[in-house]
Amino acid sequence: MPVSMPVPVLSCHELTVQRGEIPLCEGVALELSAGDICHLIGANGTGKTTLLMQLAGLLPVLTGEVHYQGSKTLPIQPLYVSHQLGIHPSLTVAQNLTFLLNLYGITPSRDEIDAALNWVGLQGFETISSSHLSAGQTRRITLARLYLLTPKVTPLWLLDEPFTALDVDMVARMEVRLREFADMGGAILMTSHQPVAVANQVLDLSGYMV
Ligand SMILES: Nc1ncnc2c1ncn2[C@@H]1O[C@H](COP(=O)(O)OP(=O)(O)OP(=O)(O)O)[C@@H](O)[C@H]1O
Repeated sequence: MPVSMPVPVLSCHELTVQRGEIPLCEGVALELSAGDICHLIGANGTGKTTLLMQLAGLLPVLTGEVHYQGSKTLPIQPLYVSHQLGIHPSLTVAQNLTFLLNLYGITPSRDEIDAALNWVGLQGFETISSSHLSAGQTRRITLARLYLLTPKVTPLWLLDEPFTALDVDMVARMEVRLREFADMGGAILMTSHQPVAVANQVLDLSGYMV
């Protein structure tokens, strides 16, 4: 009996990266399987954020095909971490993290919140207003959810410059977590203007510019 190949988590064919009327890149091809971490690169303005937003379902795909686990519609909820962090300044650190996890159907326990905040170095900040945090600390709240999200909840992570404003130690911890998630069966497409040591694929959008 032939051995069936596993279905990719994400595959794109002949995709046009497009915002409104203007095509930015054409003919983009990408295939991500469980275990893959793809580093999306290209000069400023090439269309990296636009592509991530299209794949997250926030901008339309007008030309080309996108399949998520073999299906044309979104049977899975990708995690999209954008430049806009989605942190509400009037909520505490723990409340913001709880809200971000609720979006994925997770109601975290107190212990889980503590563990996730500990992972990003925000232990002791649970009841602090998020408006009192630095840029890097604020970004750490939004990244703390990665500690609790498994491929079973969301098998595809779309991360837009997740390392921005993070110190060297936190970037190293993040890279360990990205590899753990991929090894558990997840797939990741991420932008970064720095090298990503744990990536096993690179997609350079510059080669597809119109
Ligand atoms: N909100 C917007 N409305 C209309 N056009 C936009 C908007 N944001 C970006 N663009 C246009 O879309 C193009 C692609 O932008 P995008 O943010 O996807 O690039 P990028 O590769 O992620 O850039 P960077 O490396 O600077 O983050 C830009 O050249 C810009 O002209």
